[in-house]
Amino acid sequence: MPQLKIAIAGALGRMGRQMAQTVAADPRLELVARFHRPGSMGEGLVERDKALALADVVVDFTTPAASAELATACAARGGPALVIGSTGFDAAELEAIAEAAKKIAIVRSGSYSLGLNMLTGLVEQAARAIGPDDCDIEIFEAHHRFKVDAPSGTALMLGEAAARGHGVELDDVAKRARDGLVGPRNAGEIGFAVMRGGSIVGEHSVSFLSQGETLTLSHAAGDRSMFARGAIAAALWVAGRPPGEYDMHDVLGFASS
Ligand SMILES: NC(=O)C1=CN([C@@H]2O[C@H](COP(=O)(O)OP(=O)(O)OC[C@H]3O[C@@H](n4cnc5c(N)ncnc54)[C@H](OP(=O)(O)O)[C@@H]3O)[C@@H](O)[C@H]2O)C=CC1
Ligand SMILES: O=C(O)C1=N[C@H](C(=O)O)C[C@H](O)C1
Repeated sequence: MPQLKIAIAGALGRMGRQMAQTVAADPRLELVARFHRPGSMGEGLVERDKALALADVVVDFTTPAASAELATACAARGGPALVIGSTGFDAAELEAIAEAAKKIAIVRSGSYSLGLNMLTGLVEQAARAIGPDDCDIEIFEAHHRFKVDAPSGTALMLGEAAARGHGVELDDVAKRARDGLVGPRNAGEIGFAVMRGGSIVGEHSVSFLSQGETLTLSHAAGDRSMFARGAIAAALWVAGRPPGEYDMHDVLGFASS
């Protein structure tokens, strides 16, 4: 079986370096190119457009703006397929990716962890079973001091899963910050709390608080290699797929919930 040709965007970042190590150790894959910002050369880097010409799939952990631009560039040339791990997108950037996904296959997920994607299913199930009456949902996330977006992409995925379980839109019920004289909690609210510091790779929990009891479902990432392995699973899955925007539930074959 021929090796899948992988290019890595954001090659000098934390995840870019982790991806290079994990791809190089995987006999199913050939690391054909690594690229960084335009004009950023050295350390074996090539320009982006050269990388796009060499690869079957680009794996991208960069920034929302860079990922949206990369998706548009890949779509304009009819490929390669894309695995996007960046988080913190605004509506216009998500729209650009959706537009690109009309021309190429794109997997995008706020978390490439297998365990975390299982957790979203459990959260949706718990929210549905407990129901919105007498059930306050609070999501907590903690990350390293360098993380720039909040709440994390994963926390938002968990919020969406909880909202689906309650049959509501997350945007209608999310409380993304509290400060000052905010008054009592609104019924049905899904709250987010954020901690930043040190070298925490990623910790998430979802608490269901009702009269007299609290159920908490949680996940902790031990190191970044499991995100890289999840992204590789996505790359192997997405190669040769028809255009469309996919997520890790598609890759893992979890029943759509
Ligand atoms: N979905 C998942 O499972 C995971 C997602 N993430 C997400 O991935 C993203 C990256 O995380 P992390 O590696 O920790 O962050 P880093 O800041 O370490 O890496 C991002 C890199 O992208 C580079 N970059 C910026 N613009 C461009 C561009 N136009 N072209 C190419 N490279 C560019 C940055 O360069 P410079 O240093 O010069 O600014 C930086 O080195 C974040 O959004 C994070 O939340 C992280 C882990 C897991
Ligand atoms: O920035 C990070 O580090 C991470 N970002 C992702 C997120 O925003 O959820 C995934 C993981 O938690 C690490």
